[in-house]
Amino acid sequence: MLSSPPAPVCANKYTLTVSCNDRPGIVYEISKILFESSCNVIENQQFADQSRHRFSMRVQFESATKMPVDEAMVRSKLAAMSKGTDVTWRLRCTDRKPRVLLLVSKLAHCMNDILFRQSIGDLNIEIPAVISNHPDLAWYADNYKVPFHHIPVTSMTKVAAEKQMLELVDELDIDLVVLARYMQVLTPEACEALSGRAINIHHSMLPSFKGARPYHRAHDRGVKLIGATAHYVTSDLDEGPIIEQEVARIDHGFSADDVVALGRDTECLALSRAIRWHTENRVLLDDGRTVVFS
Ligand SMILES: Nc1nc2c(c(=O)[nH]1)N[C@@H](CN(C=O)c1ccc(C(=O)N[C@@H](CCC(=O)O)C(=O)O)cc1)CN2
Repeated sequence: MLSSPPAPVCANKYTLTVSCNDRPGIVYEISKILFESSCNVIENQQFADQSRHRFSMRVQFESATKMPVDEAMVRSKLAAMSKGTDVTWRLRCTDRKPRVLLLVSKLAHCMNDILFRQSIGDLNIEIPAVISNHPDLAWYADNYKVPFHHIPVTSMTKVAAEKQMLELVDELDIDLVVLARYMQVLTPEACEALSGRAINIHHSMLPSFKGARPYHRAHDRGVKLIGATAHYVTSDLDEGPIIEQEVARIDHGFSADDVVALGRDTECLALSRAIRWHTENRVLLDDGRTVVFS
């Protein structure tokens, strides 16, 4: 009988994220497990939300000896500690670069910014593919030698188009889907399949100016600050948990086009930071909100 290949040894570092109801001793219990497993903590951040009595923690650690971390031992000790409790934890080896799929439509600025940041190593990710419901941006993907998939979407083909996208997510072993100004609303089924691993950039400071043409509506309203919001995608349009926001000041002298132009910069900054923090396991989702250990 073919036995499954041995799990690859994690030569690098691990990140452990923990969420639970707040109580004394959680930090001690986690540190004890890592110490007893011959691990050395490199970075540790925790937050106790006293209003909601919730605790969140992110620990980055490596082996304290020349031997690799005994991942199985760490996992069994964490499982024993959390058994019968409300503690949820995720342990991830950081050897493997997170694989990010970009979804785009006709606006190139966010896609181009992410492709550039990946090409210079500013984002420690891989981008195996770009999907678009229009052919227009193929040039940008070709420029970075990233495969471009044109999957048109109409009301009749939406389900089939999404099925094709989700098949690519599995085939390409995608960790994160980024909607980089992708102008199609994902169905609840797609949102469920991508829960916690799909990030959208909305071109306003949510919750203000949800929906279409936010910059023009903000300009008409005479706001003095505009911005963008990177959030996890849920079936509630523009309502997903917020990961990062960026703002910029405007004044009466800005035309609507000036606002759109300045807005592009805020979108690229908010989205690239959200991608960095998510792919470095720095974002903990907790009851519709995020704790970000940036
Ligand atoms: N399930 C979700 N899907 C998407 C979200 C989301 O929050 N949840 N965000 C959007 C991005 N977006 C705003 O940020 C947005 C994009 C498109 C539309 C929209 O009404 N699209 C029309 C089609 C428009 C067209 O073909 O150009 C539609 O889908 O019928 C609203 C908001 C990405 N997806």
